[in-house]
This record gives sequence, structure tokens and C-alpha cells, in this order.
Amino acid sequence: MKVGLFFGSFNPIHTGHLVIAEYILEFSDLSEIWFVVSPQNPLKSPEDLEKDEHRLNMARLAVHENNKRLKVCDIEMSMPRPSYTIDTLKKLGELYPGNEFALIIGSDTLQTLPQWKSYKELVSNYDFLVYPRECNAYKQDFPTERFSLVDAPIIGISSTHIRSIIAKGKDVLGYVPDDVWDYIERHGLYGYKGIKISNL
Ligand SMILES: Nc1ncnc2c1ncn2[C@@H]1O[C@H](COP(=O)(O)OP(=O)(O)OP(=O)(O)O)[C@@H](O)[C@H]1O
Ligand SMILES: O=C(O)c1ccc[n+]([C@@H]2O[C@H](COP(=O)([O-])O)[C@@H](O)[C@H]2O)c1
Repeated sequence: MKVGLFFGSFNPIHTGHLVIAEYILEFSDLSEIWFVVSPQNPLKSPEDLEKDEHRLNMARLAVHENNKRLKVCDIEMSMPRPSYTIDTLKKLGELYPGNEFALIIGSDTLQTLPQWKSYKELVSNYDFLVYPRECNAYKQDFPTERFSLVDAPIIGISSTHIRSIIAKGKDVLGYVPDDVWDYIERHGLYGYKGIKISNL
């Protein structure tokens, strides 16, 4: 089975992640997509990062009964930190020898990819599905022939924007699934103190 891995902090998971995953499932040869929730991106500061448990729970709520071919993978929770993708891929390869794994990345990630651990090994040994994000993705930027462009729509939603909306007491509209929003409210995540009356 060919599985697409969508690695991320998912702080929080949002509609953009889900739409892209659904789109790729529909228009690629992947059988499933797994959202791999990372405890700590090696290139990002842990500032503003909600607890692993919360980010994992929200990812599970988001994919719950949504589409049986979308799954959440918690493998990095029990691995050394920060979360190096090459190490996770090797571990997944040992655990699921019958699966072929491909990576799903946004075009923004192409710029930082050369800084990733074992970059050359990564781009030589795995397929990458790249979708456009905010900016165009140009095929000449692809480091190897294992990269292919996904003609997915551009969705202008980011976790950073959602966190700032919540902290300002504004409504996140449809940017996160309802169950995820309920979870954020219930646990007071991202500085949530209720939506200001002026917005209602
Ligand atoms: N709106 C979106 N459209 C397409 N891909 C997205 C979108 N938002 C995030 N992604 C991709 O999902 C993966 C994981 O995303 P991540 O958890 O970093 O979300 P994010 O919204 O970029 O978060 P942050 O704003 O905190 O950096 C990354 O590969 C990122 O490029
Ligand atoms: O392996 C690396 O060196 C590496 C460097 C930067 C990012 N990553 C992974 O890329 C994913 C994207 O993270 P994020 O925070 O942008 O959602 C996440 O799983 C990180 O662990 C991995």
C-alpha cells in the first residue's frame, strides 16, 4: 500500500490541512494519508506550541469519521526530540515493511528542505508530493526526479493566523472543524477567553 505522510506540528490542525489531504487522496495513487503529529520541529521554536497531547487529540477529532483513508500517526511522540523526519521514515519502514511511504509537503518547505537532517538521503530515497502554498511551486526547484507537483487549490489558512484570531477573541469561522473548535474552547487553548461580544 502506498501511504502519503503529512508531517506537521498541527498547532492546531485546520481545514487547509484536511482539504489538501482529501484532494491528494482523490487525485493521486495514494491509498491512505497519515497525519504525523510532530512534538518538535527541529527548525521551529517551541514557543506557542500547545502540549503534544492536545495537538494529537485535535488531529484525531479532525479526521474522526471524516474519511477512513485519513489517519493520525503518533509515532514521533515516543521518539527522541526534536523530530527528525528521516528517523521517523526509517522507523515506519521497519514497522510497516509492506508499505511504500511518500512525503506530502507545501511548496514553502522546498526552501528549508536542504537544512533537514540527511537531506540527500531523503530526496533520493522517497517520493515527494508538493502542493502550491501561497507562492507558486516551480518544477525547476525540485532537487530530484522523485518530486511531483500536485495541482491542488491554494488555501490561505495557517495555524499561525488561527492562533492570533483566537488570542484576539475573534471567531475562527470555518477554519477548524467544529469538534476541534469545541476542544479549543473547552481546554482554553491558545489564550482562548471567549469570543468578544462585539464580534457576535
Ligand atoms: N493552508 C494550507 N494549505 C496547504 N498546506 C498547508 C496549509 N497549512 C499548512 N500546510 C502544510 O501542512 C504541513 C504542516 O503544517 P503546519 O502544522 O506547519 O501548519 P501551518 O498552518 O503551516 O502552521 P504554522 O502557521 O504554525 O507554521 C506543512 O507541510 C504545511 O506546508
Ligand atoms: O528532519 C528534519 O531535519 C526536519 C526539519 C524541519 C522540519 N521537519 C519536520 O517537518 C514537519 C513540518 O513541521 P511544521 O512545524 O512546519 O508543521 C515536522 O514534522 C517537522 O518535524 C523535519
